[in-house]
Amino acid sequence: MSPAPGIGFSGAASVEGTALFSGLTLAMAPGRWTCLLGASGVGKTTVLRLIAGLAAHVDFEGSITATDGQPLQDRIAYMAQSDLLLPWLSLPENVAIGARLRGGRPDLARARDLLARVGLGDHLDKRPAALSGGQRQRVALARTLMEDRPVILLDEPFSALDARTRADMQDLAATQLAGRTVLLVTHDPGEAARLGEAIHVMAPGSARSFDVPPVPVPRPVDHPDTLALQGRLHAFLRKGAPA
Ligand SMILES: Nc1ncnc2c1ncn2[C@@H]1O[C@H](COP(=O)(O)OP(=O)(O)OP(=O)(O)O)[C@@H](O)[C@H]1O
Repeated sequence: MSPAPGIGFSGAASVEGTALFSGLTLAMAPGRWTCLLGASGVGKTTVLRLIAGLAAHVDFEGSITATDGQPLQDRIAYMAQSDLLLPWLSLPENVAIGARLRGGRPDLARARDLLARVGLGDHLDKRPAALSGGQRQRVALARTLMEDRPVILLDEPFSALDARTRADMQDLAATQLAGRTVLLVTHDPGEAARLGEAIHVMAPGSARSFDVPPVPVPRPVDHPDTLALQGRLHAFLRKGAPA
């Protein structure tokens, strides 16, 4: 894998003539986890999709650049909010779908190993329809990890998981994605406090950054610094981010 670049994002976006955000500037440091929070509908997914090059419906004026000056295309793995599993494929085939779509040979042994790591080793012969929502989300996480890219975009990847599985999957993702540039969209202040090496709360005209404690990620759920940051984020989100 090539070294993970940082990403600079700056600009304004509108959809069907309606302004979404303007003057938004975000810097994602290379090899670090950046968390993006903000009210529903403020445009977090749109930012992810713009970086991934998947926002044909958005009018965007601005720049999205990698710090190494190279194109971002082909260096990104994107996990969308919906799992996008193909119902006619087995779980390993779904996890390895990227190689198949590129005309390559799927590494099904690695796909099975990743499925075991996300706790689905006993479900390998099932089709997606036979899984719960949280299990499907873990298949999508395994598919994202399978891609082995330097830049990872995660849109609420743990939202369907129970508290214990969520903490386990956060730990797994932090280990598996060490050294990658990760942009994580989440509604969960506790998740951002555990995983964020930079944390931004997005509002229509701005992004407010929060200082993070010097505790390595994933921070323990019950570490006093994690809890204090979670509390600060929660209070800020409840008050409402200023425009
Ligand atoms: N394909 C589309 N066509 C038209 N409008 C869209 C489209 N996708 C998103 N929007 C609009 O863009 C705005 C921002 O959507 P986006 O999904 O980026 O928000 P978000 O902050 O990620 O929200 P949430 O937290 O609820 O996922 C919303 O008002 C939404 O209705």
